[in-house]
Amino acid sequence: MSLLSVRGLRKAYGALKVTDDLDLEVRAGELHAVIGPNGAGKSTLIAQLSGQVAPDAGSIRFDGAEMTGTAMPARVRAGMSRSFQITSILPGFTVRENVATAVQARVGSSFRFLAPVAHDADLNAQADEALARVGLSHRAALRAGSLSHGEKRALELAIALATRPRLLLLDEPLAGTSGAEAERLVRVMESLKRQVTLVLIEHDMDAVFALADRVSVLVYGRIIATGTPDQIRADPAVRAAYLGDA
Ligand SMILES: Nc1ncnc2c1ncn2[C@@H]1O[C@H](COP(=O)(O)OP(=O)(O)OP(=O)(O)O)[C@@H](O)[C@H]1O
Repeated sequence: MSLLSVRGLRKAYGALKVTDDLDLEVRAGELHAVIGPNGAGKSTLIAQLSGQVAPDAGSIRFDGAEMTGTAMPARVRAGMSRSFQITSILPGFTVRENVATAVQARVGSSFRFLAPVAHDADLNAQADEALARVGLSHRAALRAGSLSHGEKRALELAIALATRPRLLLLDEPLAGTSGAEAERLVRVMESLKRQVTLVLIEHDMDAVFALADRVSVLVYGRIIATGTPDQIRADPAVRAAYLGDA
């Protein structure tokens, strides 16, 4: 059963069809990677799924509910959350404050009924739970600016997890990392599998093929193939359009 169902999604910038009649089914519990060449429209897809960019046409259904016209906070409350880039981290605030502030900003009004003390306690509890899931508990009280690059990427994951999503949208979580840092983040994603449904955009093919249950290949705004990593590796159209060049 699909947790996320995308049908006929379209987005153009001028004459450029960045999302061109795109269909995508993400099953509950799977890690579904979306790969494709530079400029294929992967980030624009994530932006439409998360509610930052409005599609021109098509539908996005989450757990059976129509999300297409809803704004980002409503999607977060429904259980859809995306990771943001390091630029959204506040370097002068602690790691825990970064997570708590982001939860407050994203979930918004649903916390307003709580008394201030309960509010703070609940936000901090949510922040600490998320930091534990990405292995950053020991950094909670440090300023975010003092974290290594890989730790900042883990903090982005914690921020997205802190809203307790059922579907987590990850846009290049390994970007700028390598070696032990990248391996650590792959292990974090591995540990999230089955707990949360994941849509992963990632250029690191070793990580994608190690982590994904299924892979969709996006080329010129369209999904040209969806399958298991083995099916995708063996698909002649995929090899011709993309993997053969990689
Ligand atoms: N706001 C915008 N206005 C105009 N063109 C845009 C806009 N956003 C994206 N594009 C264009 O849409 C195309 C797809 O961009 P997108 O960032 O979604 O691709 P991508 O697959 O994520 O690429 P990469 O792998 O390089 O990150 C690119 O040609 C890009 O220049």
